[in-house]
Amino acid sequence: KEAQPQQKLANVVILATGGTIAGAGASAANSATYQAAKVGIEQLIAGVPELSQLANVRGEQVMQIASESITNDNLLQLGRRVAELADSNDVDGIVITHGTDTLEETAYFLNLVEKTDKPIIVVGSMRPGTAMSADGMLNLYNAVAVASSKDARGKGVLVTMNDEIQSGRDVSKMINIKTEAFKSAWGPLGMVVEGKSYWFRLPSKRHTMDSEFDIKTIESLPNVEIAYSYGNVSDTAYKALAQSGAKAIIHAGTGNGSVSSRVVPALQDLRKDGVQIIRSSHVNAGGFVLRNAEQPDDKYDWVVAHDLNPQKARILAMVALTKTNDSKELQRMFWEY
Ligand SMILES: NC(=O)C[C@H](N)C(=O)O
Repeated sequence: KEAQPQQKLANVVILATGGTIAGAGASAANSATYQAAKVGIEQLIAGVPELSQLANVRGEQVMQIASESITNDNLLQLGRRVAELADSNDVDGIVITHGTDTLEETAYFLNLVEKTDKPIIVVGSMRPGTAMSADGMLNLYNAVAVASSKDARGKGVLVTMNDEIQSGRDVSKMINIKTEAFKSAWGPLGMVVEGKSYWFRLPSKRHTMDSEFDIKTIESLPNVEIAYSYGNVSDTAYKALAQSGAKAIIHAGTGNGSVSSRVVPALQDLRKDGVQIIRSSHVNAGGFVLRNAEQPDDKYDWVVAHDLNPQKARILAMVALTKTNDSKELQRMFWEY
């Protein structure tokens, strides 16, 4: 009798960073009141025995923090570990468990700086594992399923939340109390159902293999800050951020990244002093900032963030500033990534 060819399982490494997916509450009724970043990676893996049917899974605790406290140094540390693993012949895919508050920032950062076509999936949960109807188990199962699938290669860093496969570039946390929290203005790339991925579209912005940025050549990230705009806004925050050493200020503007007349003179002065001014929008479902619409960007030498929300614009600005301080080059990068 001929031996049946054994299907080889993919090798997937789960890098744990904390967040609610590693959270614990006092009672099963605590879906919103709990402590994030409490449960270790071995316990998370043991909680989903079905993972072993998808892949040879091993875990590493890279850090244990709630993601609102993630720093630039944490990003670099995580990014470097991802790159080491991606270079390893016995790793086929990487999953990162992460708090959801800044998950979109980390996913976009990795999307820009990891030179690999191996799947990198960032995943979190909206409820701690101790809660009724906890969503972390299924999200993690889905993340490992996508990380072990050949179809996920070359699609940039991905996020699996609520059965959807989202582009790490586009996705954003839109609401903080529902499990259906992560959305992209341009729609998910696919769905993952019962461990199988179904794809519908591809990202068209530059990422990973096609990116000009490489974590291996980035020693540190420059100081880029965000100032939030609203009616009656003053220029105090902008000036203070510049004074504290910001190399670029992301204007989290109203509407089309519009700038209050109360702030325009300060932003012109800051630009003359060498600070890059990047107009973004804080509108909820996704901004769309165009050059020279609302403000004469050519005249003021400002940059527009196009569809990147302020927190993603901060990530690209930091990475871009490691290469150039030329505003035209920065603008090119904001169109291309
Ligand atoms: N749902 C979550 O993960 C929220 C938590 N504050 C975190 O980002 O770590």
